[in-house]
Amino acid sequence: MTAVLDATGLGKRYGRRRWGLRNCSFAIPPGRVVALVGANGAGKSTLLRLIAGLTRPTEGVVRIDGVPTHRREALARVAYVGQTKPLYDGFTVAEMIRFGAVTNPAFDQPGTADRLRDLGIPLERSVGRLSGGQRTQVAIALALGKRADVVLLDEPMADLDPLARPALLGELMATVEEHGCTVVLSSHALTELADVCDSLLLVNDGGLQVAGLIDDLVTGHRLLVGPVEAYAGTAGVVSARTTERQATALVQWRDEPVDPRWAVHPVTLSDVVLGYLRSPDATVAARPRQVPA
Ligand SMILES: Nc1ncnc2c1ncn2[C@@H]1O[C@H](COP(=O)(O)OP(=O)(O)OP(=O)(O)O)[C@@H](O)[C@H]1O
Repeated sequence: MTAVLDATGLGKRYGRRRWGLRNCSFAIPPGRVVALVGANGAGKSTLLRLIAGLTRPTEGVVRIDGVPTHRREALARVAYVGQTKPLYDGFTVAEMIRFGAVTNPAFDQPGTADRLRDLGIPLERSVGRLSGGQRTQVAIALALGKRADVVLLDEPMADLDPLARPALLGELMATVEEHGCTVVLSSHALTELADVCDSLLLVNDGGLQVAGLIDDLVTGHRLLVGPVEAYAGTAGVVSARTTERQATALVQWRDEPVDPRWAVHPVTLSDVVLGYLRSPDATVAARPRQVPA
């Protein structure tokens, strides 16, 4: 497996003692759409900013095609849209597109203009007079227009309306298919992520807890529901919730017989993410096809 994006022992400390992210290692091949999930303050934006080369690692390294991202030559290969959109309020949308073309050698100027026209965004309007969602659309169109190998989007759907969200996800899929880039997308919208992402990075309290292909993670876990007495001795439990009489447990599934009192249910991406978030010390046992570096 050749990775377009890989990290080894990556960490970022803020000030003298607070680690935003630590011990982060993974390898992601080209053409993947990666869901980056985690609780508020877990370290998602820190990881994206490290990949974008906007902040230097305190320890370890993250590379695009083998080039550390804090090096200048990596800059053209990565596009980043943060939670604060990097736009100039005094420019019109058309001027922002021209600016993108002047500052990025491979920029797709006509394609970006067409995309924004299709979204109904007036190219002659100044950026400062766009709505929050329209600003997001412009920032994302500029990032995709850069034709970078790695596209990083930090909570891109947060201020998009219910029609714009699936449209954006469709656009991302089309871009990946056409250009083979890798997209890393942070979001709390787990159901929407499950529709488009094939890989998962889950950060929990500043550490990378889960990295893997979503299909493998979903087929590799089950929800067991049964009486609390069945819970004792159950193998592979990631996390469990119990009421007085009933237990619900997310387990790593090994296709082995379980106590017949359990009802066994398939899981969704949300079940897996919530199960690991509830249990920060749990690790994934088997990651057959996408192994962290
Ligand atoms: N510039 C900074 N200076 C000091 N601490 C910071 C800075 N940026 C982030 N942190 C801290 O690092 C940790 C990770 O923050 P980060 O923004 O990466 O989390 P996040 O997962 O993106 O959160 P959210 O989902 O709320 O956006 C938090 O504890 C945060 O307070």
